[in-house]
Amino acid sequence: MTTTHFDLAIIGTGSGNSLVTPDFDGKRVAVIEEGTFGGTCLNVGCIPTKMFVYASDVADHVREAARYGVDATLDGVRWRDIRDRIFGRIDPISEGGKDYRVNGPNTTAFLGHATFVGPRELVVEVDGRHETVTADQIVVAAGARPVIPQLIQESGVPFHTSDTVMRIDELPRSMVILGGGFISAEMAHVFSALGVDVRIVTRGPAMLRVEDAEISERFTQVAQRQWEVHLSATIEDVKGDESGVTLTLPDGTTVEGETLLVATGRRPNTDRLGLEAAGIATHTDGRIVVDEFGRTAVDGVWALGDISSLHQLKHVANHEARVVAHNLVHPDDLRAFDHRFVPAAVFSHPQVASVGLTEQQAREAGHDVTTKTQAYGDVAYGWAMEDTTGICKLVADRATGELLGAHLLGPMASSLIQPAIQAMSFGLRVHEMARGQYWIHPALAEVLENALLGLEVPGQE
Ligand SMILES: Cc1cc2nc3c(=O)[nH]c(=O)nc-3n(C[C@H](O)[C@H](O)[C@H](O)COP(=O)(O)OP(=O)(O)OC[C@H]3O[C@@H](n4cnc5c(N)ncnc54)[C@H](O)[C@@H]3O)c2cc1C
Ligand SMILES: NC(=O)c1ccc[n+]([C@@H]2O[C@H](COP(=O)([O-])OP(=O)(O)OC[C@H]3O[C@@H](n4cnc5c(N)ncnc54)[C@H](O)[C@@H]3O)[C@@H](O)[C@H]2O)c1
Repeated sequence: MTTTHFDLAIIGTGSGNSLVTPDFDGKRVAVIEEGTFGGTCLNVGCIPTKMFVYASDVADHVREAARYGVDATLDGVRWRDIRDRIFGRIDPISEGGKDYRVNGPNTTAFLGHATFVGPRELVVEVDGRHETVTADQIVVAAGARPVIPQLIQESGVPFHTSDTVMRIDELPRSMVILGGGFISAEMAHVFSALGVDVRIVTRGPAMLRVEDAEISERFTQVAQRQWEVHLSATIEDVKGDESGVTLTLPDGTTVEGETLLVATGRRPNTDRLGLEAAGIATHTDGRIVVDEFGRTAVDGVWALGDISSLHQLKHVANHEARVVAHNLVHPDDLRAFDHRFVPAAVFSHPQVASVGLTEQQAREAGHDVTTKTQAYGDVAYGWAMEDTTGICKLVADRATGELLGAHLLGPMASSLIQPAIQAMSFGLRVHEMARGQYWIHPALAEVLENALLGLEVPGQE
């Protein structure tokens, strides 16, 4: 077993890959990756899902065209062409990234599984060989993986996760999706718009339960109109083979599908890293414990992204990587993570986007809460779209005029929310945001402007 010492060793090439900044020019950096180079977002997460979502949006536009007096029919969906176009762009980027780390300057790539054997000592298994890597500093950016409920695992039924379902060869006629969170909502849209009969089974009483209750409730109602949705559903039994899967619920209801997609959350990969050998502590949910600078309890060992963060989101992993990249080379001038206003968007049908506190959280935090829910259908562009379900809900502090939360459901919610994120991040009060700038008329952003104007806060009596 060879031992090589590095200035920096990075486990995971998702956001971890961006830690090799010019500060490390001329230094020795080990980049360790056991899976597909580039991590979750590029290969099996944000990027491919949104490319599929776009194709599905196009299919839905064709289906809905007649509402606007434009007659069109969807002649067909070429699944393999869509799939191959998407991965035809993504796979070469991943390969190129790997090649750069294998053959490029400064870095030594270890394409295998890393395990801690001491505080700053790793063993990496590459093709059956074991190599020891020691480093002055180690960053754990090893991400998360899908959780598979025990019943499903023990049943032996075939199933997909988001890691595999986007690469299937043929669209199934029907798909059962287990779970009612982000992945379920996005995949239900992707596959149903492309012609698959979608059935959702989730144990919660609503879908997207992390959202504000009004948004979660409305999303669930819209979901129930487009997909078969089983709420508050535990699974009593699961049977099946390659031709199909049947889930039995406690009341005897059976839910069948040609394919089963499991989307019941993702857990940090900490259980496979030998963290005990290094003395690195974890939370009860498996995340590595880090301070606001990204430091673990072990000197010189840092963590970022899904392995340690409360937010399993790429923009958060990227932010944390930028902070840790700075801190690695500025020990006397450490920067802290900024998790004050973390936004998220669900690219489903409809889209959902949120930032800040839900109404309930704001009340629990003791704010004198004022809220305004503005319908998309009550602003000019919403009329043009004949929108009947979209809403923008704002939560503010009545006394101070502080915007506490913004929650949108409807077309382009993921982009419309950005001015609210900006206002909250830079401390703009509601009336400054509403009347301190022009809002383009009659753009869809007027839904946000009108929601702001509807809040009872100082400055806009
Ligand atoms: C289907 C899906 C859609 C998503 N869509 C969005 C979205 O639209 N927007 C958004 O913000 N977020 C989205 N996310 C979440 C986002 O992808 C993650 O938050 C982000 O990619 C996490 O980055 P990371 O660098 O922490 O981990 P990862 O990108 O997962 O990187 C970790 C890497 O570490 C490697 N690794 C793990 N253990 C070891 C080991 N012991 N040795 C060597 N290598 C190891 C893994 O192979 C992996 O490549 C989505 C996730 C999924 C699953
Ligand atoms: N657009 C985005 O930003 C995006 C998209 C996809 C994923 N992600 C990230 O990935 C994470 C994981 O996504 P996810 O959808 O797997 O998790 P999730 O936490 O969003 O949702 C999990 C869902 O599964 C349900 N569930 C859990 N165990 C169950 C069981 N045994 N039977 C039935 N239902 C069960 C939960 O009630 C919940 O509805 C997300 O939380 C998010 O952070 C982000």
